[in-house]
Amino acid sequence: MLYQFEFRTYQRKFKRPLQTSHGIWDIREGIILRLVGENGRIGWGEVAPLSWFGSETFDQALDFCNSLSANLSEEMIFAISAQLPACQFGFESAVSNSRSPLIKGGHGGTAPTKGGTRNILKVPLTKGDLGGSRLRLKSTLIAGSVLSSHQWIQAGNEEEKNRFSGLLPAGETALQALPILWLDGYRTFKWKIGVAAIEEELKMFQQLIQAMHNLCDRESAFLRLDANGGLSYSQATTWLEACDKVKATPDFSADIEFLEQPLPVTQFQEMVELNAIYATPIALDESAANLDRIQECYSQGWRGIFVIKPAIAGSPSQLRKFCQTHNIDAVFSSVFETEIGRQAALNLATQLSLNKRALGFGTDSWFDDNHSILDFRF
Ligand SMILES: O=C(O)CCC(=O)c1ccccc1C(=O)O
Ligand SMILES: [Mg+2]
Repeated sequence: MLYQFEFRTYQRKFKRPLQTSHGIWDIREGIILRLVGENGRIGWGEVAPLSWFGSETFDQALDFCNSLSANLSEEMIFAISAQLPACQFGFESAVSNSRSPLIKGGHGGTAPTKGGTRNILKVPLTKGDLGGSRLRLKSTLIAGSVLSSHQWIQAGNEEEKNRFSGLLPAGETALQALPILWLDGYRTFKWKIGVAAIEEELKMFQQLIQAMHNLCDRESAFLRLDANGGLSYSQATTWLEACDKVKATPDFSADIEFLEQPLPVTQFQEMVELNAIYATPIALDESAANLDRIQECYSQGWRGIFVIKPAIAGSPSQLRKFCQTHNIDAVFSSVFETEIGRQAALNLATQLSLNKRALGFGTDSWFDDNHSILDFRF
């Protein structure tokens, strides 16, 4: 199959910058891909690199897109180098969503018309009246039914949020965000640590889990801590002791699900050790940034939790093969991609999630542009 290829870049400003121990991030940049097959079917894809995390840079991805001709073969797409994992994801998912049947009437299904009429990729993502499910259905049309839409129509908004982990802002602001995300239906939350002084963060941590406990009514809630590799070994043990204490408190409704990437990628063995010592599990994230790294961790004996960010993990077909061969404990997670990449990532996550862990896609509240950046003309 040959595809006509076009792309557009986008920039999206966070409502408030994302603070991690890597620094401050305030604009998400990415590339939207459009492939048109010989049968006229359109496949949308998204390249959303995260270079501080271990993927190619946005400029490398853009150079790659610029280096391609307007006609691409499937062989070329499946041969994209593992040095460009976000590109592998974007192009391969565009191919697969051009293959799946399109729902009638969807904007994404419009075949290119002769005489130069342009297709508009317009994702009508307005919050409020539309509600989460319909919104998702609409964007499903555009992305070419990468998700089985009926599944999403049936799921109510709250029920749906329950499947996701809500990302809290770092620092004290988390305490204000918690009840809002709770009302949205979230019951698993993630909080960034390793940003401020550990003594302060430990105090806020106690307030946060107490607030979670107070919100709970005979149900339980989970907290994930994400250090983004920013702790020292001794700080990590301090955190794990604090987490274990919470886990061991009888009748306390807030539980700690895991501590994500406490140490830098170079300290793999130390994380294996910590995972064995404490009751609170460690999840590898930066250490598992792409399929090569995931395989390396696995072959070095990691059988704990892997955080997988499909949009930067590399080839979805190879990732699928790996996950289906090895029963890994995976938590899928977003990299703030738009609806285009998100649906391809969620599609993969839904296929490959063997556990009951919440998906790390509770990132809705981080932008307030209603996806207007996707009003591209192609
Ligand atoms: O995983 C989640 O729940 C949300 C996504 C998230 O935290 C994240 C998003 C972009 C870049 C890095 C990270 C991270 O997990 O470290
Ligand atoms: Mg992380």
